[in-house]
Amino acid sequence: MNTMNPSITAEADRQDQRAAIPVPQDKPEDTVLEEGKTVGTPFADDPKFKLRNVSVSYGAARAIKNISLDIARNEVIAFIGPSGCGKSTFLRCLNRMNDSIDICRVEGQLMLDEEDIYHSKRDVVELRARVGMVFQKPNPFPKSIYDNVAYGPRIHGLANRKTDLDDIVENSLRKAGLWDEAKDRLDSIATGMSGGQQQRLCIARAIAVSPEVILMDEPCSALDPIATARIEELISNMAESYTIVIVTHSMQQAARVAHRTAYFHLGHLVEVNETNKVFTAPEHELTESYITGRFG
Ligand SMILES: Nc1ncnc2c1ncn2[C@@H]1O[C@H](COP(=O)(O)OP(=O)(O)OP(=O)(O)O)[C@@H](O)[C@H]1O
Repeated sequence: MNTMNPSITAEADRQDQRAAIPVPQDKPEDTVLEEGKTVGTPFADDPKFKLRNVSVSYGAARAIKNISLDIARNEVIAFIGPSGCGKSTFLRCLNRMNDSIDICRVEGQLMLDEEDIYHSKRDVVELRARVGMVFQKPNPFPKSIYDNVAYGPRIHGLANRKTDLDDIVENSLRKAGLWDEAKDRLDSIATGMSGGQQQRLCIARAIAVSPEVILMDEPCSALDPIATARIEELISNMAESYTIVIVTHSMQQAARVAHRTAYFHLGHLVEVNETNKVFTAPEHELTESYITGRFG
């Protein structure tokens, strides 16, 4: 006869059952992340961007949680991480593309060449000429190839004579690796080009106003592998003249083009390191889980 107190045996049973349920290991949501704590090398000497304690909210929801990061001059830095971790939100802070979203609130210090990006007197049009952007989907204007590239220089008054404008258009198309394909059809409608050509045209359009920085939000996600390879080659060449920040879902792409890679997770900046280190010897367990495909 079992003389043990029934409530004790019931509790023991419950404990046995709990012991039998496998406890998930490496479940990323269970990892406690400390706000503002980033491992690796998030800071640089003489940075182009100095970003400190940046938080971004959409209404009550915080999308970026107290991130501090430097972006060095003429570096290519890749932002990677699972969908919804805040990569695009953080990228868009760098030229105030979030301004048009009413519920979006940006806090912290964001400096470009030691000037406050969010200063109330900041000229946002001038900021976006200095910090250009290339989007996921090529978005040329429904105008000629020439007028797409000439658009920015015209509104910023960068060319007084037609020959000056012609030079800017040619140089920008050359830098974007599109001159040979476009030179005999400059008056043709830009939307008639292939997707890869359209994206290089968007890069030429950004280059035409002499930016210092180019932000790229998944610039190859709508392109085939050959068009992607051309954009990646372009990014590597452009790093001599520009600072480039690229959001990408492709770890191979980050590995191919970026000097440093920043890993985002649930609005936190978990790790920033030399790209090679991120992909071969990540410091943080979450980075390792992501790059080994355990989630994402
Ligand atoms: N305009 C918006 N209004 C409200 N919430 C938004 C808005 N844009 C983004 N968010 C939210 O902010 C969080 C971060 O989104 P964000 O697009 O920056 O992430 P992401 O890492 O770039 O994602 P993905 O890789 O899927 O593009 C998500 O929870 C998203 O739903």
